Amino acid sequence: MASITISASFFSRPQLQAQARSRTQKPSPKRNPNPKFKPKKLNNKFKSLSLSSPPPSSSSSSSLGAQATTYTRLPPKEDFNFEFEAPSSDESDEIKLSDSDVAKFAFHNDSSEAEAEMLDTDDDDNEQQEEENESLGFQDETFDGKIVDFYNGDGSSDFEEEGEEEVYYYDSDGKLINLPEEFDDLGLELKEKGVPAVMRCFDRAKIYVKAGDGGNGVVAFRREKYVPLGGPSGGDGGRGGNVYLEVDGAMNSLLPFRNCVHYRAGRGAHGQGRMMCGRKGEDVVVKVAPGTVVREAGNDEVLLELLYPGQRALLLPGGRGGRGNASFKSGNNKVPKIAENGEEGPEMWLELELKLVADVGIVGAPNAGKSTLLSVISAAQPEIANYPFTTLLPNLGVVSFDYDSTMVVADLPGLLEGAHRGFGLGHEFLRHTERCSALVHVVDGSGQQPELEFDAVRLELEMFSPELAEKPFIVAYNKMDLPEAYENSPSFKEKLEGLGIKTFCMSAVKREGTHEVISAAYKLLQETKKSNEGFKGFEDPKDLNHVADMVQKQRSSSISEFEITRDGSCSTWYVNGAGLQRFVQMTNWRYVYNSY
Ligand SMILES: Nc1nc2c(ncn2[C@@H]2O[C@H](COP(=O)(O)OP(=O)(O)OP(=O)(O)O)[C@@H](O)[C@H]2O)c(=O)[nH]1
Ligand SMILES: [Mg+2]
Repeated sequence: MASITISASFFSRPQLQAQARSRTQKPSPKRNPNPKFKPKKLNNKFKSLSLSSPPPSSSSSSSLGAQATTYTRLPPKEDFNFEFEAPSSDESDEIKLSDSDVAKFAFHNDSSEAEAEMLDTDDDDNEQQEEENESLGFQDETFDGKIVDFYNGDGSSDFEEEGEEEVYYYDSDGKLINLPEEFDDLGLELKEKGVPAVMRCFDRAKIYVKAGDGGNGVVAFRREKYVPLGGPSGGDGGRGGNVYLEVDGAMNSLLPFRNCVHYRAGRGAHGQGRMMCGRKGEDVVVKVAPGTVVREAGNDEVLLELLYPGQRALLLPGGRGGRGNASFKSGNNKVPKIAENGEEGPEMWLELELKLVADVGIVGAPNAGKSTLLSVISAAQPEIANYPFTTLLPNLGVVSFDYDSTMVVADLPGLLEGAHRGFGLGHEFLRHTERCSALVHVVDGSGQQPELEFDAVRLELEMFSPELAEKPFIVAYNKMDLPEAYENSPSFKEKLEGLGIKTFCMSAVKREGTHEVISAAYKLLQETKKSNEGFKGFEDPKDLNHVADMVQKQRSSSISEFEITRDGSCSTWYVNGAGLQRFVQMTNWRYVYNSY
C-alpha cells in the first residue's frame, strides 16, 4: 500500500508548481559549448536537501515559534521505511516538537494511479491536477508560503522519479558520452552525504601526503692529472624532504584543503662526482587549524591530535639518500662499481577532522537566539536572522571579562529533534562541542512549548554522545522581552530548577540578563578546569613525532624478515617483507656488480 506524506516548508504553491514543471521537462541532449567544462553528474534524488530560502520575516511572535521547528531538509531515507500514520499524540511517546508547530498532512492512498495522476505536472494536466488538489483540500491559500513535498513509502519523491533531470557528460571534443550505469550509483552515493560541500569541508578533509624520495648515489672515479688511480669518488644522494603538520592559530576551519589535496615534499638531489653529496629535498609543512584530529584514511585509530597554535609534528620522514660508490670502498673492494638508489619517501592518505577548541558551546533549537547571544557577549558578528538555520557553520567568539580572564565561546547551528538521524544540520557540528568544558543551552521562550524544545534538544545531545550530555550546562531562557516568553518563564524556571538545572532568563536582543548567563558559564568553566587539572592530553611535544618513528621503524626492518606465499592458480611464489622490498627498491640494477 503506497502511502504519501506531505510535509510543509517555506515555498509557496506557485513555486511548487514551477519546481515540479522544471523537473519534468527533459532537456534535449546538447553539445557542450565549452568542451573543457565537464558538467558533474547530478542526481535529482537529493536535490531537495538544499536549504530552502528564508521566508519573509514576520514580526508576529507566534510565527517565531513555528519557524523555529520547521524542517528545512529532507529526512533520512530510513525514516520512510515504515508506513506513515496520521500524527496522533497518544500513539507516540516520543517528544515531537514538529507536531506542535509544523503543519503536517498524512494520508494513505491505495491507488498508485491516483498518486500518479496527482503528481503529473505536465502542462496539459495542470488543470486536472488543480481540480484534484482542490478535491483533496489543497487550496493555494492554505499553503501559506510553504513547500509541499510528496514522499512515497520508501522515502523517494515522486517528483524525482517522474521528472528526473538528465545530465550529460561530454568528452574533451564536446561529444556526448554514455556513461555506464555504475556512475549513477556513484552519483547517488555522493549526493547521499546530504551536506553541501562547503559545510562538509569546514571540519573534515582528506589529503594525500608524500615525503620526498632520497636522491640516488652515483658511481664516479677521481680523474686528475698526476693522480693515478684516484679511487672512487661518487657522492651520496640527498635525503628527501619531510612532511610536517603544524597548527596555525589563524586558521579556524579545514576549508583550505578543498583547493589543495596533494602535498608532496621535494626529492633529494642526486650525488655527484668529487664526493659531492646531493642537496636535501624541500620539506612540506601542512598547516591545520587548532583542534585537528588526524587519522590514516580508512583507519579509525587517531594518529595525532593537534590542539595548540605552534605545535608541529613530523609526520613522514623523507627517504634516505642512496649511497655513492665512495661509501662502498673497503679493504676487499677498493674499486666498487656500485651505488644505491634513493629510498622512496612514504606516502599516506590522511583524514583530518576538526573539533573546535572552544571553552563553552552554545546549543539550542534553531532560531532560539544563540547567535544573538554570541554577538552580545563577544566581538563576533555572526549572521542573525529570523529563520531557522541562519547559522550554517559554527562561529567562535572570545569573551573577555578582563585581561586575564577570557574564554572562547562557540555558537553552533541549531539542533532539531532527530538531529542524530540526520535531521537539520546540528548533528554535523555537534562534535565541536566535545572539546567544550561547559554548554549554554538557549531556549526560545516565545515558542509554543519551551519545555518540549528543551527536552528534545537534550535528548539529541544524549543520542549523539552520552559524554556530551554529561557536560555541565546552564539554561538561558531567551526572548523575555516578548509577553508570551515572560508569562511562561516562571513555570519553566520552576520546573528546571526543580530538576537541579541552573536556569537564567534573558533578552539577548535587549542585552538584559546576558551578563549573568555568561558569568555563570565562566564559573562553570573554571570549576570544570579545576577538576580536570591532572589531565594533560597530547601537550607533550615529544609525543608528536611518534608517527614518523613508527614509519621509520617499519622501514628499518631486517632484510631477513620475510614471508613466502604461493599462489596456486598461477604457480607463482611471492616473497614479502618490508626490509626486502626496500633493499630491492634501493638497489641500482644498472650496475652489474650490484647483482653479485
Ligand atoms: N524579541 C527577541 N528576539 C530575539 C531575541 N534574541 C534573538 N531574537 C531574534 O530571534 C531571531 C533568531 O536569532 P538568531 O540569533 O539568529 O537565532 P539562532 O539560534 O542563532 O538561530 P539559528 O542560527 O538559525 O539556529 C532573530 O530575529 C533575533 O533578532 C530576544 O531576546 N528577543
Ligand atoms: Mg545562529
